[in-house]
Amino acid sequence: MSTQALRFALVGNPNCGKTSIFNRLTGARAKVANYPGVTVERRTGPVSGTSTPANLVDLPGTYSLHVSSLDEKVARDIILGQMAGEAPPDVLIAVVDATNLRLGLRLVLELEKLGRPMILALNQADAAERRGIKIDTEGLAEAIGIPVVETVAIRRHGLKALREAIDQASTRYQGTQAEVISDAGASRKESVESLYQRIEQITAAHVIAPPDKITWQDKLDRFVMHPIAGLIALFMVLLLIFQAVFAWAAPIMDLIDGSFGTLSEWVAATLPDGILKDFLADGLIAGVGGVLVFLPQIIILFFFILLLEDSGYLTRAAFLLDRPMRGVGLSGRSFIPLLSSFACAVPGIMATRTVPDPRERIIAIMVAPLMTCSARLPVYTLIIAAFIPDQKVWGIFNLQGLTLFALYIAGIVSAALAAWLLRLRHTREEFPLLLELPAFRWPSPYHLLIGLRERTWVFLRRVGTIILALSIVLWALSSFPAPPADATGAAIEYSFAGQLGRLMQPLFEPMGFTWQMCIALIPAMAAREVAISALATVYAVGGETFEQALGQTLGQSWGLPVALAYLAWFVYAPQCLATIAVVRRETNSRSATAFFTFYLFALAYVAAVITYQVSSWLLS
Ligand SMILES: Nc1nc2c(ncn2[C@@H]2O[C@H](COP(=O)(O)OP(=O)(O)OP(=O)(O)O)[C@@H](O)[C@H]2O)c(=O)[nH]1
Ligand SMILES: [Mg+2]
Repeated sequence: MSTQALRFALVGNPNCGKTSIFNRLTGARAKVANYPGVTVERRTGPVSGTSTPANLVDLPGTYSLHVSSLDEKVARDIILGQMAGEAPPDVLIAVVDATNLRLGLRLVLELEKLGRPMILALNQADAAERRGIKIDTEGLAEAIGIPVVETVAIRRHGLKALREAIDQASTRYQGTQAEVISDAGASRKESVESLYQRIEQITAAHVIAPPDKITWQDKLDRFVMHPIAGLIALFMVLLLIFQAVFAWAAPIMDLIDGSFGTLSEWVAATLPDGILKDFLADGLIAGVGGVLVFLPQIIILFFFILLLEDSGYLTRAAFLLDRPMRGVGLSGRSFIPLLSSFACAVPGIMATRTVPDPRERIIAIMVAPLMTCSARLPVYTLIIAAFIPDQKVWGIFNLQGLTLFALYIAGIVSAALAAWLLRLRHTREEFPLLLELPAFRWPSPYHLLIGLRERTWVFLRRVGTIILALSIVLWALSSFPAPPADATGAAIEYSFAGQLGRLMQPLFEPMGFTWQMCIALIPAMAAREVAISALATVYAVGGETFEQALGQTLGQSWGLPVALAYLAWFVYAPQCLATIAVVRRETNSRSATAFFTFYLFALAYVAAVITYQVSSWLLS
């Protein structure tokens, strides 16, 4: 008899380690981090290393089946089998953080009422042991009537036992058909009181926990969550990150820049003049190399973000910022989605599913792209390096790093203002900030490495696909049609791109943009970084050290006011089709998406005009 693969679903409180287990069992590389609400979407994969085939679903965390936010709704709908197009899970794997058994058991006892087969994984057994918590797993298994396995997902401990439990369940429940459960309220019938009574009974009988004592973590918490010292510390942490992005990356960037320069020179020297040479040197090498140079900066930025994510600090920062954020119509709940938007607005906007207040969620979506995403970093860096002198301020700070920091702050302040304005249109009810503080942990080098590899890969894939393709298209548009024989200007002026740029230019006249800058805005709609290769193409820059050469060309042909206006444009403009698409999907509203696109373009326009006019006036 051939065995059919059953569906197993990982269910549990946020941050208990479901995704860590999922990655171990399936070999996937889904995102793991030390704060609640990392997973917001289901994810499926086949379990490896079991003797019977089994499929595993990783779910967002939830405290209960009576849900309040969208990510929890995803979890509940899948558990009950109410998600359209998805079969109900055959077996639930309830994951419980062993250091917080009481909270976990509440969900387990709710799930028990559903009558689905269940396995209990007591994860973070290592952390429980370190705190001196002892759990009698056999007693627990008997009390709840399901198999219990101790696991340590960060070290593979207990995963063999978990695979065996999956095998046993596969054999045992083979051929039974899981049904859709329509009445999740069934579990509510039992009073909350009797639920808690049962939890107390179980923990009293099977758990020995030493009395709480003050640890280094508590002391650290007192400092980082202090309303004043904590805010100063947070500010310093962020400042340090931007300094590092600028200062540390420079030598490696020069190296990459140099090697592309050499390559391009070699092509220029070896190939005969003609279209192939132009294409390779100006289209391909300049386009791809121009963006690839920024890899070190992106890696450094992500290194710090991953460090913060894995340490447990982010949830503290969310509490710290809860009050100031409420002042503008958001709350600490939106902090992590907004912080994620510094990497990329797309996952940031998806992470707003964890925000329980639907109005706050919409505001967070609307302002998320004002957080400076990593695709803007290359554009900022290039222009800053060309126009801002590389000098020290107050002996320690680098002026270029400070300028970069100021651009990030401009985004944050604008987001606060925009949120505040959007809030005026709504009356609000209060959703208190209920977030579990994860334990502080030393970031695991393993997670850091995996995370960095993943981000590097995403960036390289982007360079190799969309950026490459756009560079080629742009090169073609700016090379054809060829200039007439009696041409006096540069070849590009006669090309399609040149004509298009001139067509757009009057619109951008008030902010001082040249027609070359207008051309660069078009491919940058698909990926902001392409603005760089586009500028290189339209200004026909090539040769030895490409990025430096482009900087010099820009330094000569733009004035400072134009450069600042271009930066201001990039702070606001929704120059990213992927973001617009995800706003459409997450809001499920065409008018909200239209509003989103329009207000950001309008903001970009106004900001660029003001920047240009004011700085021209100041400098004249
Ligand atoms: N010490 C210890 N840490 C663990 C263990 N399993 C997971 N972690 C850590 O716990 C944190 C949360 O892990 P995730 O796998 O993201 O948790 P999750 O349940 O998927 O969280 P959500 O998606 O937010 O619901 C991460 O920092 C992990 O490194 C474990 O067995 N022991
Ligand atoms: Mg997860």
